Amino acid sequence: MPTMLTDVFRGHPIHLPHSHQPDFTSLRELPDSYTWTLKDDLLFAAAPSPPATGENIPLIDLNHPDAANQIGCACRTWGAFQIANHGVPLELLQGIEFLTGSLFRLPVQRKLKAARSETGVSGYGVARISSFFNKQMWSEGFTIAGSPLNDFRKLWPKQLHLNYCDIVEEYEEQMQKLASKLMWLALNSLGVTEDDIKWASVDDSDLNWAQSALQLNHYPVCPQPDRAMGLAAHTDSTLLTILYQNNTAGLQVFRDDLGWITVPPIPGSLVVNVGDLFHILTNGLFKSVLHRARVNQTRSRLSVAFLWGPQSDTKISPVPKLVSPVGSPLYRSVTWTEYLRTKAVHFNKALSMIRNHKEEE
Ligand SMILES: O=C(O)CCC(=O)C(=O)O
Ligand SMILES: [Fe+2]
Repeated sequence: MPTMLTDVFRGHPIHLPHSHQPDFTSLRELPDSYTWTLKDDLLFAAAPSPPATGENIPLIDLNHPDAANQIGCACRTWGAFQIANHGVPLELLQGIEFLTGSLFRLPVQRKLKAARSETGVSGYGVARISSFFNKQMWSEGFTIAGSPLNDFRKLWPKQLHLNYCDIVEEYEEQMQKLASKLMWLALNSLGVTEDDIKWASVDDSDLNWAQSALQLNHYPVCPQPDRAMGLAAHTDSTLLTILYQNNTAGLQVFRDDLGWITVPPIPGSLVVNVGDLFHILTNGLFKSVLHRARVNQTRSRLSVAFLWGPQSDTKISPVPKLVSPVGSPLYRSVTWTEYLRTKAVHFNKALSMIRNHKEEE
């Protein structure tokens, strides 16, 4: 039996420094354990963008005839872009935002009833990457992998959990379709077609070759946002991530030449991130974007990340067409499960662990 996404961390329990969330609303000052400095994260103070450049990740209209090329270009230069006219109904985006807000407004004790276990994927807790940092992040999260029914029942004992399960199901279905469409648009821009990738079928409307998880994030109002970190810099381990953010800014993407750039919320649009697996698949042509979330003194922030990748036993390796005839692939092949386990140990060094010719780095 192939490993399911829900089982991927069984052999890799995380021991987080703090077992449960504080009640953020009661904190008037940033405790030392939440105060970040340069030594807690080398990228913490990396230069912000020069204000004059006004550079930002592109906003791409999916109805535009040149959308595929625009997406390809954004994947190569930024590893991220925003999309409009994506076809996901606004009511569904509002529905998932409402669900997320109502989940995080529950009393801490109730949320902890659905706490994520050390070896599990689903449930309430701090970011999994917290174990790699000495300081705590000013956020709480809830991960949905597989059906949320059991967890939702613990959170909302009355009928409400059934409505919320329906919203999640509908949201995931729409996101699956959108993610597959985006992947093929991006690949087509490189001249890669279905003939080049046997495991991903364009026609399979059930998308049985893919799987996903949903990560709900809440960044409460913070008394000293400049010294706090909502979610530390990381790349996603996905093929693609589609992110919905509410109307409060906080997401930042990193460019070597520009530093940290804040991605402005645009009502009704979605942010798309290239993940590490897409970077591997394209032999490094698409950048898996380094990103993080900052926090705000007056407004709380919500985001919903749709984390999308192949089935667990599918081997992902650079498409031969994208490897130079005289070179060799930049990466060896990995399954999503293998990659997640590498990431669970090596975090931001995971890509270099599977890189061929390591001696050349
Ligand atoms: O909240 C955000 O904008 C970023 C969330 C994120 O990067 C993640 O959940 O992986
Ligand atoms: Fe992320």
